[in-house]
Amino acid sequence: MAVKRPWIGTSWKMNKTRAEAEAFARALAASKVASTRKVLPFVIPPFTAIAGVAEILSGTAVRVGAQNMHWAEAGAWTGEISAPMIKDAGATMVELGHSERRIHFGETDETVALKVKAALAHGLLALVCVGDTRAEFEAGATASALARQVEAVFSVTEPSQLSRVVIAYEPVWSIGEGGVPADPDFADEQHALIKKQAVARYGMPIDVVYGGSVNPANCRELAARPSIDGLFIGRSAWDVQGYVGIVESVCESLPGA
Ligand SMILES: O=C(COP(=O)(O)O)[C@@H](O)CO
Repeated sequence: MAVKRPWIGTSWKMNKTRAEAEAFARALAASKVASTRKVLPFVIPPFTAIAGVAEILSGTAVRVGAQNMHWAEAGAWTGEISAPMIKDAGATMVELGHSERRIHFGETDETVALKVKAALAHGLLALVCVGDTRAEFEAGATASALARQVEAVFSVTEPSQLSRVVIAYEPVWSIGEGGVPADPDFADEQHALIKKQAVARYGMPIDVVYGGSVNPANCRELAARPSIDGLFIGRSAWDVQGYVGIVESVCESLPGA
């Protein structure tokens, strides 16, 4: 049976100048991660650094993505970036629906769905973030909150497109400074429910990665859970040694490593 290769990626959020981003990319290109066949590595720079990072990582195993996009092809959308622009810069994937965009920039399930539809129409891989707030978690409403957000994604995803959608379960209460990483078993349960939702609609599961205070101490335990298909890392992977270290640690823990 084919051994699944976990996704392991990082978004740099609003960090790194072009020079810093390209230095990270050059160091990554010189590492074993650049030629790995054990995991599916990806980095998501700020818009300003995508082209330079994508050029440096071209021909390696590392995918490059964008942190957001608009759903329109073009037009009077000041400050926005379109799918064609993202592809032109060299990205092959786009992160959508991050809780920081839902909280601070008015992103909704409806706008996320518009963006997913546009990303898939342009052949991009859509990494769609879903998560429960602390209030939903404490009320025991995690599953229903995730089901609602995932349904918005599935409502615009054709069966033939499902392989180009990856869900990132990111508890809002786990992300960033002060975030508490989810218990691996709890996260695994949520991932399994999302997979069950996909099977009910499409007859097949979907990849679901975990994000929210992933670090060198918890990466193996999280990656080892059966329904966790990878890790989506922020702070612990913002320096290249941190990112490479987590990838290598997870690789060493994979079956048959
Ligand atoms: O936000 C994310 C996780 O950030 P951490 O700093 O690891 O908590 C995820 O989307 C990767 O950016």
